[in-house]
Amino acid sequence: MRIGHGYDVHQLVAERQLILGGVEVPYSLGLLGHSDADVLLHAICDAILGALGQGDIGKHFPDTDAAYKGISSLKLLRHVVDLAAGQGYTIGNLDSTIIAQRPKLAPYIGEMVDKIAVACAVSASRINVKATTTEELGFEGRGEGISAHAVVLLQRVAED
Ligand SMILES: Nc1ccn([C@@H]2O[C@H](COP(=O)(O)O)[C@@H](O)[C@H]2O)c(=O)n1
Ligand SMILES: C[C@@]1(CO)OP(=O)(O)OP(=O)(O)OC[C@H]1O
Repeated sequence: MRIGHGYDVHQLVAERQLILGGVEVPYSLGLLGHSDADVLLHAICDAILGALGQGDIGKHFPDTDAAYKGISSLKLLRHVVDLAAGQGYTIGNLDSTIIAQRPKLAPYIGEMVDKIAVACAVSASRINVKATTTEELGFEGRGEGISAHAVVLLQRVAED
């Protein structure tokens, strides 16, 4: 088994869609980035890459490469999951937290779990997504950005 952790932050700006966990969340602001800026999926990609000892998302998908401009981060996640499968690993379980003062994310969490499970080719029972505010403290609390943490346990494909 191998464990990995990921963390990412993106700025909230006008005239961008808010995509979290592969789900378009209705909101007046969206996250700024070279890709779709899905901060949750980026943290998950980094957790998987970390568990594999394969660096980070910026190494695999440089933000200087036009191929990744506006790309759905679900595609990046599938690529990372394929990398893990190539090394004989699948997701044992994955836990994550989105830190956002607004909008209310609870209604969208189930859909995020389902999208992540499909991208990871595992049962949704192996995936957990949480959301928290910071009680209006810090950059997330002021609504300037959203951050996310993820931890993942990879297991050998044949293991229980
Ligand atoms: N953007 C968010 C943040 C939180 N939630 C849900 O509210 C619960 C309470 O949040 P606290 O920060 O006050 O602990 C949290 O457990 C989430 O279920 C949310 O839906 N969207
Ligand atoms: C995902 C990539 C690649 O398009 O771009 P961003 O959406 O800017 O995301 P970030 O978390 O800053 O880093 C990884 C990037 O290389």
